[in-house]
Amino acid sequence: MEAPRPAEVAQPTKVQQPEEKHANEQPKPLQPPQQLPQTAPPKTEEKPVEEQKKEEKPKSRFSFFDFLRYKTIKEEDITDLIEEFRYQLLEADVSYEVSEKILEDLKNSLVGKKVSRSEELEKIVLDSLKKSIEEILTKNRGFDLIEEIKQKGKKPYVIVFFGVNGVGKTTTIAKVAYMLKKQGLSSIIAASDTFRAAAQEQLAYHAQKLEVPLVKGKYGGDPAAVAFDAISSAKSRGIDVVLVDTAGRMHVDSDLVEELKRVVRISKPDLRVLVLDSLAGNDALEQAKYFENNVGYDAVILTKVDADAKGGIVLSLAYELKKPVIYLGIGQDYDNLIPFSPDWFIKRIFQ
Ligand SMILES: Nc1nc2c(ncn2[C@@H]2O[C@H](COP(=O)(O)OP(=O)(O)OP(=O)(O)O)[C@@H](O)[C@H]2O)c(=O)[nH]1
Repeated sequence: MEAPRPAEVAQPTKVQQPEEKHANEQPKPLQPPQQLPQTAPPKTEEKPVEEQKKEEKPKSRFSFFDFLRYKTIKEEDITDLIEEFRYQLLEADVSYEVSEKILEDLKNSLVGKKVSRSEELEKIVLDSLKKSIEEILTKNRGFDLIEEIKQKGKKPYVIVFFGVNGVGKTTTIAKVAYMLKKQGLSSIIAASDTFRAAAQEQLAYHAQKLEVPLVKGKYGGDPAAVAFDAISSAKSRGIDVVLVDTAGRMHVDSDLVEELKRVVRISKPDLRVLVLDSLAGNDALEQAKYFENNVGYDAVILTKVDADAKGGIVLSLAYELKKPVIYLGIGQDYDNLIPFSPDWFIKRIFQ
């Protein structure tokens, strides 16, 4: 993986330059870096070219660590640095607990170290961050759905999708149907969202485009009956997978939740997928807790990750849900569904 370029990593905007130093001045304490590793280079103030050239030093990108060189790093030496990282992580929607884990790991990897070159420090910091994130992301690493379906060998393999309104359930089902088709698995969609009139048309559109059969329900009809019919149809036609769409429900709506429980009871799914919108930030965690306590789920698909510049919620979810995040939705096209991969996420943070 490519290490961050100079501009992406903390720059010593306030570090004393040698030529500015006064003879009797004491070494300055660490100044908080203005920017820490992030996806986009920070915007710096425009300065005249001459001035910029004068300020340019062939220094390491972690030269704000200069004062730490040749000495054993103590915890108090890195207080400002840790605080700045904490701020950045929380700003990126990484939950407090996850941020603390990352910072604790970072502290442990720095305190007590004696380094002679700032490049060494830079490497320690980056390695520590990557290792923490990898640990968090791999803890509940998603299983391979295609493998799982093939290995289980049950026909049909039933998947029920649920989540609150507008998270992307219908779009995700279309993406999954597309992915299954590419893998040589047939599917049928159950339009069990009988609550929202347009949901049936939306699914009919996708089903037609993807050439996947669809079992529709009547507006206001029994969603569990639609799922049941789709499963029966799959059995008689030898279809591999049933994808059950359900009405988006606000988790405060107890009637809809009861209805969802019924759909789950009747369709006896092999997999219950909770669809969460990454743009919901920490609210997605609350939704997940609610669905876990009221319906139960086996795996998560996180949508709209393409629109979530921060991405911290992916980390928080992976850490706190204790459930596998199997796919990420990264756009509105059928092929915009990717397996959840720590490498992808780490690259996103550090590139
Ligand atoms: N950018 C982006 N948009 C997405 C993604 N997934 C879904 N969307 C968009 O999100 C909007 C809502 O998606 P739907 O699939 O209708 O959501 P839903 O959960 O079925 O909605 P309800 O049936 O109302 O509960 C649509 O405009 C989708 O195109 C994604 O991964 N990235």
